[in-house]
Amino acid sequence: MSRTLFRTRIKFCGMTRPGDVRLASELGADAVGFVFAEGSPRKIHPNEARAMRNALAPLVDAVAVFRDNGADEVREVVKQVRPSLLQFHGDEDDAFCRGFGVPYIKAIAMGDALVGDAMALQVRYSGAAAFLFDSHGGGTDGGSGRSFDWSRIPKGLVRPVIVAGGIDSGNVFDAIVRTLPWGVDVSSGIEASVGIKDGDRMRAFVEEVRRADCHVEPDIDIGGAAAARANGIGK
Ligand SMILES: O=C(O)c1ccccc1N[C@@H]1O[C@H](COP(=O)(O)O)[C@@H](O)[C@H]1O
Repeated sequence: MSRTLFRTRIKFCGMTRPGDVRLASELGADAVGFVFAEGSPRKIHPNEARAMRNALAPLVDAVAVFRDNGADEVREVVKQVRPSLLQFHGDEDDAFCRGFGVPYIKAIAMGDALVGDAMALQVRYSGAAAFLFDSHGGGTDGGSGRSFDWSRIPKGLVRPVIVAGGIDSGNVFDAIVRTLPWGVDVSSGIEASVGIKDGDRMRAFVEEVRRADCHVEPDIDIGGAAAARANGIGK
């Protein structure tokens, strides 16, 4: 499939330092994520997130990431940080996710045996702005650095698909050419240590995404007779 004029969106998640946020913006990330999920080693206070949000360049989204946080906590983050998107990784239902007046991304746990098909997901989360497929199982955190079998992503989703989980500069090219997602999301794969982003890894990641966007899958050579059939010749 030709990828001409297509640009895979990039989200760098789990930001804990304003300098990393600035560099992410300069390298061309489309979004950065701030984690508020209980138990995550990347969890930050809304005050810290607000400071980093202020370091964000224009035209870069701020995403607030939750996993089964209470409504009051989500409201407090929305008030203080003014994220442009919310990302929910837990058992939150559609009514909860859409209750804050901010578009939301629903993370789907690909570690769970039953994920559901495209139709089931779109009915269950009818208000979702996008679906993010991550390797975690229900009840466990994202940000694990583990990947999953990308062929399990349900086909036929109308909403944008974001691929996450164990992606880094070494496999993001394959992730993109195999799944043709709207975007990719990475946390561990651009870190020097947990929560501390690494400039070289961020840069290498962006370069690989750009390489994938320029990649044109060669047409499959189906041979003379088959090609003639496909073109409607020689019937
Ligand atoms: O990053 C975290 O600590 C985190 C905690 C709780 C929920 C989600 C979290 N991050 C998200 O996890 C995925 C994949 O991360 P990784 O690249 O495998 O480390 C990504 O969507 C982050 O947004």
